[in-house]
Amino acid sequence: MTPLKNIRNFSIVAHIDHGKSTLADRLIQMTGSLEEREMKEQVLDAMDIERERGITIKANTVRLEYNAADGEHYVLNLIDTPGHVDFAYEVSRSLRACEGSLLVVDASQGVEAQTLANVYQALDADHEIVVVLNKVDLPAAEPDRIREQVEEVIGLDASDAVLISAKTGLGVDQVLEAIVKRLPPPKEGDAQKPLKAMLVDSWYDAYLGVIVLVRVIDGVLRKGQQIRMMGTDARYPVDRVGVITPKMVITDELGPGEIGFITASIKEVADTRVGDTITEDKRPTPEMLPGFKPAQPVVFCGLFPVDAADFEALRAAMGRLRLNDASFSFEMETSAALGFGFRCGFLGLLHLEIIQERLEREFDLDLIATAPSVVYRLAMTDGTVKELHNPADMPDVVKIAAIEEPWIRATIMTPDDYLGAILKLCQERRGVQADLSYVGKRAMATYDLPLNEVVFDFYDRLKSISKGYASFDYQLTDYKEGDLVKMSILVNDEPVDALSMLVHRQAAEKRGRAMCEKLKELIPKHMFKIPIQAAIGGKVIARETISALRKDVTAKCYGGDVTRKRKLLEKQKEGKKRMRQFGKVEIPQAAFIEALKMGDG
Ligand SMILES: Nc1nc2c(ncn2[C@@H]2O[C@H](COP(=O)(O)OP(=O)(O)OP(=O)(O)O)[C@@H](O)[C@H]2O)c(=O)[nH]1
Repeated sequence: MTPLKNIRNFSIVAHIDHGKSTLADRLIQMTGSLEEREMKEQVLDAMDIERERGITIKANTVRLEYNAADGEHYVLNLIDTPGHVDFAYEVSRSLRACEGSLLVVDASQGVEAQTLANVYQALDADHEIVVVLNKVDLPAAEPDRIREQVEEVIGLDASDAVLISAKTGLGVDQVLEAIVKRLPPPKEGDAQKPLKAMLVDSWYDAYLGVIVLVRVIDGVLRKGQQIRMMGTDARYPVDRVGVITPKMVITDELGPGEIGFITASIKEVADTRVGDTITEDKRPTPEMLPGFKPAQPVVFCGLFPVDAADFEALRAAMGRLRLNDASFSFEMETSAALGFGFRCGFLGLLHLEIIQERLEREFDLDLIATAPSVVYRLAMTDGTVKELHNPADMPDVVKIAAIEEPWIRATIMTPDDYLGAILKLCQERRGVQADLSYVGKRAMATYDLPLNEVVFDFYDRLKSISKGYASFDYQLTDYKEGDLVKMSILVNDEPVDALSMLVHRQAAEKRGRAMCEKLKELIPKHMFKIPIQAAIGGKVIARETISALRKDVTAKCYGGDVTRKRKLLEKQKEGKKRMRQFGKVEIPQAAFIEALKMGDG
């Protein structure tokens, strides 16, 4: 067991692309030679490429062995935090497993929206912070200016910031010294007390099952112990205890202050909750760690296979993804327009995009996603409160007293040139400005926005308006009552459930009109006239008509050329596969996809 004073547990916080992974790799590389000499324990069976990849994706958490300039030997545990805003809750949990952070800022870019969001979380977790200015090898690097910026904007003392190039390795040795000298060891920890450990992370491994990353606070974790997860009240015998170096190495035990992994025949990641307290079943700790709550999905959408025959494959693929991501949820849904599919819940928009992309790329599925919807709270006239995940399930309006929607606080940083257009975008999306200031040459706008307005391509629009230079971060704040209505789309007088959505009353007409216009372009002509309408309740607010097709496609073949006629019919049939029969109307898949990408610009 390593004495507390020789342990440092830390994480790296940074804006995306500022060099977090490159620095982590350097730290592993620079301390690696030592690890091979000193680690006598048994390394788990040879890993195949997939497993190695799985580990680097999920657990950039690693134990480094370091001989410092003061002659002492230290164990440094680097805990990875998910880099994305959607995973803010998980970030805050993993930060609580350590005492300090390296704040990495790109010396050519400066402070960005996620730099701020992440460093505030680290400060919330009472972290000591070492400022690291990276990429000083770049000609555009301005470490002095960025140092001042960090002091001004974040209020951290950056006079002793470490200047490095994670790419060339320059200055990285100073980072190791700073970790040992400037970050504190774990505060508490008593090996004699009952076991108290925090569940930091978990992931599924095809060979070992669920692997749980833990931070021991008190007591000792050993193989063979019967442990209890206090949040879920589940009990498991511990099969293996070990550390990640980044190979998985079996050890005898984990003592106070240490970070490592256990396996315990846990079947699903869903059985483990990040932030839960792990204790010994026969001698439990009286104190559970504070603030345990499972991450709640905030954005929902329907995912449907383009080819109905892929339904089972989609179910299996989602099951596989869920093994490793308990925050992603799905249940079966049927839509008159899209057939069988799933209603899925996500932590945020990017989480949705990641999952959709993985399903399409890794599992080779073609999917249609319905309009993303946030979770609305419906105050019913009978006094009950209902959650609404799918606009198609909206109860009769006369039974609803009020609709509440979630709001976010967004921080946007942008070069001055794009500020005007960005403010206009926020304004159009019902944003309320909370603050506007400058960080060097960059403007920082803080807005309160309804999440409902952000799920419709806000991020894409922000990126395109600012040519990719704006950065964005948000957190959920609270629910507020909104003047919201359900807008239905009717094609040939039949409502198309997959296209219905909740919108703000004032935006309804504009959205409805845009949607009808788009569908008019996208739905091919039929033998009859097709009205397309947007309606609120029984009231039509927008309307377009697709005129009737006059000629039969085969008419021009004059009955003579049989092969040509057959070819045409075959072509038509092929086209049909990508259509959905809707009443008497066939709607092509592309129409759904395009209509749902409802830009208003
Ligand atoms: N010139 C230079 N490039 C660097 C340096 N450190 C990182 N980079 C480059 O910057 C890019 C982003 O680095 P990453 O380490 O992937 O950044 P990250 O913060 O981990 O980004 P995500 O993993 O996407 O969150 C890569 O192309 C790196 O090669 C550096 O010191 N100098």
